[in-house]
Amino acid sequence: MASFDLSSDAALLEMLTAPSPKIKTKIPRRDAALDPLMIAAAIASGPHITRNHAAHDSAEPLPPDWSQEADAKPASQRRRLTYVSRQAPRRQRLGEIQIPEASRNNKENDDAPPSASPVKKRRPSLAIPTESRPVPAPKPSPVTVKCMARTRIPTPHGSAFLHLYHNNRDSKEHLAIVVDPAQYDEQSTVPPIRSASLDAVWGPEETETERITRGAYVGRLSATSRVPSAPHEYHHPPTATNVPLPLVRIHSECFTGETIGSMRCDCGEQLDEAIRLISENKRGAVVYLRQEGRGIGLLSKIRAYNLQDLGHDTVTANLMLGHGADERGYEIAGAILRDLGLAPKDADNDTHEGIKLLTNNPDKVEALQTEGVRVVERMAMVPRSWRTRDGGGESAAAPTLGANSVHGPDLDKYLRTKVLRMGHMLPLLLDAAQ
Ligand SMILES: Nc1nc2c(ncn2[C@@H]2O[C@H](COP(=O)(O)OP(=O)(O)OP(=O)(O)O)[C@@H](O)[C@H]2O)c(=O)[nH]1
Repeated sequence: MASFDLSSDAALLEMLTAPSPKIKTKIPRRDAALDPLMIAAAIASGPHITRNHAAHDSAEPLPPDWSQEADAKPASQRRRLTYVSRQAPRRQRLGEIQIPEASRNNKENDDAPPSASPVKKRRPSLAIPTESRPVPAPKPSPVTVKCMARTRIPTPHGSAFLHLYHNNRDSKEHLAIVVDPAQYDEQSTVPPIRSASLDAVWGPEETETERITRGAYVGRLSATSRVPSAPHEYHHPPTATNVPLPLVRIHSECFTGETIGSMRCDCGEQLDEAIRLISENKRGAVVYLRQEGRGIGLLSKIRAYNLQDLGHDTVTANLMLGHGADERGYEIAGAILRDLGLAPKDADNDTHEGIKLLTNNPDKVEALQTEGVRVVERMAMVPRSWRTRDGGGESAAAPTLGANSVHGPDLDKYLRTKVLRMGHMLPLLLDAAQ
């Protein structure tokens, strides 16, 4: 006797009659497109294989010395380099295409003699209709930051205060690591590095315990000491003459270099070195911005690493993915420095003591100056491996993964690209050794 599989029939029936599932609207992702890769691959293989240039070719290849020639001769004598299409003319190509019946009828109508009341044909206006004109983006409101919490963090280089910030520009938790041992000294005359937004009283309901729990206290917190901070400005110019200028580093997040000890970059080492140098200076801060991968995010940075393994450098890899070489901004850093009293509140206030900035990146110096920060001095961040190979300096052994000296061919290539393509102000190892 034939057996029937009733369960599979029921499943089939269910499949055919069940209501179709709701399709959720997808939010477009900013990272997804891999098309620039295709374009880059096409460019790498020659000028004639991209989709839009299938039948084009350069009629006259560039002479090997074209750039010198361009510089040496006056404009009138320079050879013109032409780029000639080998496609057939458009009219001829369109002639090969069958015109559909409907369009042919329209054409016939066009050719018909004018009727008794001719309607004057208007040329389409070239003006952009008002409704589709691009509306200029509204100017973003000035960045404001609020320090939500602060706590003491013992580090291998001494005690620091970690500050967590919220802001009105993005939803990221940017941080400031303040090194200011004078805050434990009640007799100190050095103005403390304190957050004005943290020390403020947040409302009539706020209790002293709540203020202390979020870090608005002075000195060292302990089971027997809990002194709430005063909600007034602590920021004033130093009165003593021997007060060191605050040493500041603006550091961008790097999961690979700081957390898993990647030796493709020196970010972990730089963070450790910055805290060490600031502790040595006895006054300063690291502003830690959540701008992973120079602002392109971790996902794109991971893809960029694969392109780097294919032979491209860190700048080209970003461009191939459709990103800028560096997409970071420093407005939030400026606002955090103002909140900590490390930058003048008023841009014209030139009585502010200013800061020493730890960086090799000229863009950072410029961006901070645009933010009104007084950069009195720049201090270079020389990679530890370069210093040790060069016979100078030492490397602090810190327990953080990857925070000791990093080195290797990937790192050398990365550092050289920063100097040669991003204008970083650092003598190359070869130059330094000479
Ligand atoms: N896209 C991309 N980002 C990288 C790569 N390697 C490191 N980064 C990111 O680069 C940033 C490092 O920046 P910083 O150390 O703040 O500063 P910098 O611009 O290199 O300049 P310095 O102040 O001189 O160190 C971090 O966000 C890293 O995640 C890479 O190969 N590709």
